[in-house]
Amino acid sequence: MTEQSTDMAGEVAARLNGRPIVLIGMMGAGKSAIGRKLAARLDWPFVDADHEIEAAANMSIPDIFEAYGEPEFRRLEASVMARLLDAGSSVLATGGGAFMNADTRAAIAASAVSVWLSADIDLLMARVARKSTRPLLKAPDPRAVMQKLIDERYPVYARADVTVASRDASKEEMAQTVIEALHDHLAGTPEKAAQDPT
Ligand SMILES: Nc1ncnc2c1ncn2[C@@H]1O[C@H](COP(=O)(O)OP(=O)(O)O)[C@@H](O)[C@H]1O
Ligand SMILES: O=C(O)C1=C[C@@H](OP(=O)(O)O)[C@@H](O)[C@H](O)C1
Ligand SMILES: [Mg+2]
Repeated sequence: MTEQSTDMAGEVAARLNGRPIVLIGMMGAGKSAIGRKLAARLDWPFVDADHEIEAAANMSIPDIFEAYGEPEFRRLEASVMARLLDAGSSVLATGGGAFMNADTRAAIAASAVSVWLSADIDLLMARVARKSTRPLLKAPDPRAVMQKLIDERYPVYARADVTVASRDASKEEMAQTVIEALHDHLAGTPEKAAQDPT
């Protein structure tokens, strides 16, 4: 880690002034993996909304879908998101559907900064193939499901404050790219110390 990139992470943390960073994007985009690296770089807590939903329900996501269906999962997801957005400085990896809820989007816009990790379908399919824990993709043609979700969701994801395109780079490099994109987005925002000299 160069001194310069450490400074940049520190500036981003100061300019966010207590607002969480919320990662959005499709299944397989790397929200959970890159979010964890990003939190380590900022020295902030990392929270995965899917994990929090599982803890709240005391059930795995596939079991929630199977026992109660997707609408109940979405209700749980929205209530967990509302709670997590109050947590202050943290990196929050959402599940791919969370940003599609209008209330969740409004809460993110009001209290956080959102980063869309965009990716093309080939990259997403290669990444999700590693795990079979995503109930929406347990379908005869998972690629067709992924394409349909991309068509529905990308126009909404595009409303995120910042967009970072995924590429063939390590998780650490992607975390650095997110820090640089946030740094650009926040340019001109006063740092916390400058706002509050006490
Ligand atoms: N930049 C990357 N390079 C290599 N593998 C990655 C990268 N980003 C994510 N992955 C891997 O891709 C898979 C899906 O990533 P994950 O973070 O679970 O995505 P999401 O939370 O957006 O669904 C995981 O196995 C993860 O380790
Ligand atoms: O895109 C979605 O609707 C979902 C994405 C999953 O999270 P990841 O995006 O972390 O895979 C998880 O919340 C659930 O399986 C539904
Ligand atoms: Mg995830």
